[in-house]
Amino acid sequence: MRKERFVIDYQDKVISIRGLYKAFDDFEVLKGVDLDLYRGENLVVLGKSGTGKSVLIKIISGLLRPDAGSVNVLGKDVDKINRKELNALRLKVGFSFQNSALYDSMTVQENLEFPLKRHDPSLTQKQVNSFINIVLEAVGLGQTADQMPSELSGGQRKRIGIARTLILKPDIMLYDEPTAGLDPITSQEINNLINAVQQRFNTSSIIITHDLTCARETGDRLVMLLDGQFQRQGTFDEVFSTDDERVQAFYNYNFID
Ligand SMILES: Nc1ncnc2c1ncn2[C@@H]1O[C@H](COP(=O)(O)OP(=O)(O)OP(=O)(O)O)[C@@H](O)[C@H]1O
Repeated sequence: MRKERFVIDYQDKVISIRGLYKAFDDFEVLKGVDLDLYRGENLVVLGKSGTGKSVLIKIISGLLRPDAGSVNVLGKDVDKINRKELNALRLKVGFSFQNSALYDSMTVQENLEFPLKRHDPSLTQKQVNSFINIVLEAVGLGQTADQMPSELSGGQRKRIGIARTLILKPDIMLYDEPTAGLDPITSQEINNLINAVQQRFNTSSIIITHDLTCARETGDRLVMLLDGQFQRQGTFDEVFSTDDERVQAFYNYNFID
């Protein structure tokens, strides 16, 4: 089932990257990357292991510095702003980590309270509870506030991880391998959730994935990183309608229907 196309503002870029280079010692990972993310868009980034997808989103979120090129996020050049501005920007860019990164010793409620109270200590407990209810309900886990992460399934932990990212009301969501390690049915639920978040919270998202079903179902547009640059971009069908053996190998390996 492919997603309903969502209204995207192609006049409004929330991320604009030009000529991005990044090397580690003499190993060049990104070799002149150009990328735009439009407001309201779900953009899927594909690429083999080790091609630099995580490096790219770490640069976008200011965790790594580029060697060259410009990286503009919500109107700010991430490598030119000071630490205070970077911290403010990071609050608007929600990073949903691959392993969900929940605190095992805290309940779901405490896991969600923690970033919220740190961000805004002036919130009353009533306001905190209200935000938590909204995001838990949005990820379909309204009854889990008192549970420990260890009592939840892998798919539920992913959902709570997404709720914890959403609670700070980011403009941009970065999903790193959102369906990794999940069975096909749970993966499908996460794909649906990514689309529901896009619609309900009006977020713009970058979704890094090897899972072509996830790519097809969540992506309004896809880009594929090959040899340090985005060499394919378009809809799912456009990206894969090529004789390029590297692209075909990626497709065949996934065995999608
Ligand atoms: N801090 C670092 N120091 C040195 N090398 C690094 C660092 N971060 C990433 N690399 C290297 O950069 C390359 C790209 O890594 P990256 O994690 O972005 O790959 P990826 O495309 O996200 O792969 P995967 O799909 O396996 O997560 C790898 O060869 C990695 O070893």
